[in-house]
Amino acid sequence: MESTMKELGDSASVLDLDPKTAVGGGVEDVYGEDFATEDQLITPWTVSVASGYSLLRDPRHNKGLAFTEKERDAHYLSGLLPPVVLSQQLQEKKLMNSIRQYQLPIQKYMAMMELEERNERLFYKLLIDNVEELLPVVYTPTVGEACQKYGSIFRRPQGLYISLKEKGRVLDVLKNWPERSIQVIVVTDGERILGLGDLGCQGMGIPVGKLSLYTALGGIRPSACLPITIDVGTNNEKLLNDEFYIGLKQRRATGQEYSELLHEFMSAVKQCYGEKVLIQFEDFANHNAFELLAKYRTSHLVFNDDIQGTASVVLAGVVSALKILGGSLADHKFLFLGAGEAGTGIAELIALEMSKRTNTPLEECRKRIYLVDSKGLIVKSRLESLQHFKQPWAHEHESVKTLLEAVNTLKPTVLIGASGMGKTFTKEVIEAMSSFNEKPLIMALSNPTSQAECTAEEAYTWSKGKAIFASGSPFDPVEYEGKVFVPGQGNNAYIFPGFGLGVVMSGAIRVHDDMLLAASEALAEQVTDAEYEKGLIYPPFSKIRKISAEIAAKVAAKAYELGLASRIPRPASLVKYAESCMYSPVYRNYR
Ligand SMILES: O=C([O-])CC(=O)C(=O)O
Ligand SMILES: [Mg+2]
Repeated sequence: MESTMKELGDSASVLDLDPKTAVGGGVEDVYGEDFATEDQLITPWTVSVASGYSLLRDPRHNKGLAFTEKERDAHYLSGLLPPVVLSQQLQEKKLMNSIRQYQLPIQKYMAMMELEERNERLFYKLLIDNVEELLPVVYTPTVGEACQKYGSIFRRPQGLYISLKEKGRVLDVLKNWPERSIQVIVVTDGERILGLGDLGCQGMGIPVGKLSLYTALGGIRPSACLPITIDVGTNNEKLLNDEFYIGLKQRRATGQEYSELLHEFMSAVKQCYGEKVLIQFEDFANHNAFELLAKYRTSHLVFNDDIQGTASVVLAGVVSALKILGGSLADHKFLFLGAGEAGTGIAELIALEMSKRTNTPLEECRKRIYLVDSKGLIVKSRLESLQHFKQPWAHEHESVKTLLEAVNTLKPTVLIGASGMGKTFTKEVIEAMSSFNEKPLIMALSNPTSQAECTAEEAYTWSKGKAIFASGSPFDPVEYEGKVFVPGQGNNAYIFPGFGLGVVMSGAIRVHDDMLLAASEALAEQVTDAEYEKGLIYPPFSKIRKISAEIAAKVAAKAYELGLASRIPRPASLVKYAESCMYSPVYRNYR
């Protein structure tokens, strides 16, 4: 009896131990190995030095023809490579030449993915040095096509798949990932991939693409990034009937089954990687996105890119456009097409900024902002039937059925498209906007290009060159009546990499809305007078590493101010600190 009591006592004290404090020595017991009893299973990791053939096959360390003579001798590479030694610059030039030969964007995408699998540093060197050219290849819009075809172009796993089959053992699945010090996770359930809809498990292209931008644009180490796709099935009939579909062939789980898997995932992430891993939700459908963010924002370090990242980048564009449009934020009237994650997220952040700037209650500021959804203008009389995230936008107004009617009755100065539906800013809509505005601000944010509310050419032509235009997917400059117009790209890629860097480098434990406002402000400040002269409201992506450092510094400063930062002491210069934290793709020398 006594011995049973003693055993119970002992095991209770073992369970009380904080798994993060190492049992015998200072190093975090991330995998709970020190804890394992005979019934608890552990992963038998080994670490070894790569050399010879295996070194060439290890994308993190492979340098291809750039291995020096000395390195070739020391690492058993002699004879495994042809005699020539190339510099990284020359390798870059060679690869850019070969990528430019491909006609189709998807071929360029595949060439880039192959490079990443072969030589990670060279992949990032290309992406960083040629960001304006390669962003549309590894990211929007091509990544959308890649997701649609992911089943047939899938080669090697680039992230973790957590499906309903893994329910009850998600923690074990996380432990299969080879890296331990994860700082950023991007996770999707594939239900609303860009404006393309439900692509199920093939949504994996999105977390992979977003995280390559975290590294290239925000300087987070590749080994600290983890792409995850949660597979709860798909309602996409085409995929369900596709023999090459890579995901679970069943309809989407919903309700309790869904939320239990998500909850197990959220808890496992914390258990595996601690409090300070940033979890970015990406391309979830509206009904889950708002709920997940609300549920986990007080217990986890979470950020929804489609709600919060998009909001921050669009607010930056609007604030920066004020320099061209004139007036203050509160002098403008906003009309949205689309009242989902992006639409309501942007509307709320604009209202919040307006409220702070004018010291006016938030509810008052919301009245300057109107939203149209598939059923028409969101008005009080529809309140009962509205989803909760639309309700704050139900203003007193007679019912209005179409966007064109709403434009004509409300006479907004700013028109924002976040509907996921292409071709919805028609000629009549743009002409109406241009009839009562000197310079209408028109943002066609839906992605990819096929889903844009209008093209750059349409915006400039139909407005007779009056529009200030930005879009979510990139468009080439447009010549109209002898003048060249350069459209801006209001894509969340401006914000999330720098935002994430700021969060990670300050050791922030929660995301606060004021940090989003800080990111917006930092981005808007980066537009130069020369760029305004050209009608630009965003700085060029070629400056993105500097922009990300500025954003990171402002976000971190806000985290310190709010008492949310855990990296103590606060670095004296946050910009310098951000720059010093950023991953560089230059090859390292091997001993
Ligand atoms: O991925 C992009 O280009 C922007 C984004 O988050 C979306 O459209 O869902
Ligand atoms: Mg997205």
